[in-house]
Amino acid sequence: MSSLGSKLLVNSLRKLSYSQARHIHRTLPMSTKKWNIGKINHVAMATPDIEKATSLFRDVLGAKVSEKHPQPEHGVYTVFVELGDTKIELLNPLGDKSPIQNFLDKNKSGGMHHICIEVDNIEEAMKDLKAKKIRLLSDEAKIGAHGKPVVFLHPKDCNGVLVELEQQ
Ligand SMILES: C[C@@H](C(=O)O)C(=O)SCCNC(=O)CCNC(=O)[C@H](O)C(C)(C)COP(=O)(O)OP(=O)(O)OC[C@H]1O[C@@H](n2cnc3c(N)ncnc32)[C@H](O)[C@@H]1OP(=O)(O)O
Ligand SMILES: [Co+2]
Repeated sequence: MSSLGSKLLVNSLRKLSYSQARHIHRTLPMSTKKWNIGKINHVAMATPDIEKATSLFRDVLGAKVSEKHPQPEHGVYTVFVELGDTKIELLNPLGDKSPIQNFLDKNKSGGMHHICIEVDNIEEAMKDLKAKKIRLLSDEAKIGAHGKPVVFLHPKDCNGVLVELEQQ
């Protein structure tokens, strides 16, 4: 900011001393940050045969896997593969309006479908990203596979990768 701009801002904080106003001006961007991005929670793979995909991770690669769970709110079945402090989510369509059906029609053997990143305040993240013209794929967060709110970001706004945010 130019020195004139700084002076105008500082003048607008009339009730404060000059040095107090300058301090607030400098620290403002830090104190207004309302959400933070965290670690990768899971990487998801869409698969046409979830039993076969589960068997690969459990029987061939020796990983611990969950049961298959229906997620009717999301139009998918999920199996989670436990990998230390992260996970792979295996997805298979549930119902005739599954959001992964087009993807599987285009990728017959399945493929990497999305990454899920943890955030500490999903409501603030959604407001902020909307204002920054990142398309959210639902107006409100839904409860995800871990019982926590999740929202998806359009792959065309995220370097071609579908991104899920999960509240921690
Ligand atoms: C249980 C929960 C949890 O973990 O808690 C979950 O994960 S549920 C996981 C399942 N739920 C979701 O995925 C919900 C969010 N997803 C959606 O709303 C949808 O899948 C969309 C991402 C909007 C895609 O929808 P749809 O395939 O019908 O549209 P479309 O074929 O017109 O695709 C639009 C463009 O995006 C591309 N596209 C589609 N899916 C993509 C993906 N997974 N990764 C990267 N690009 C993708 C298409 O190739 C196309 O690009 P071109 O135009 O260049 O060809
Ligand atoms: Co997911």
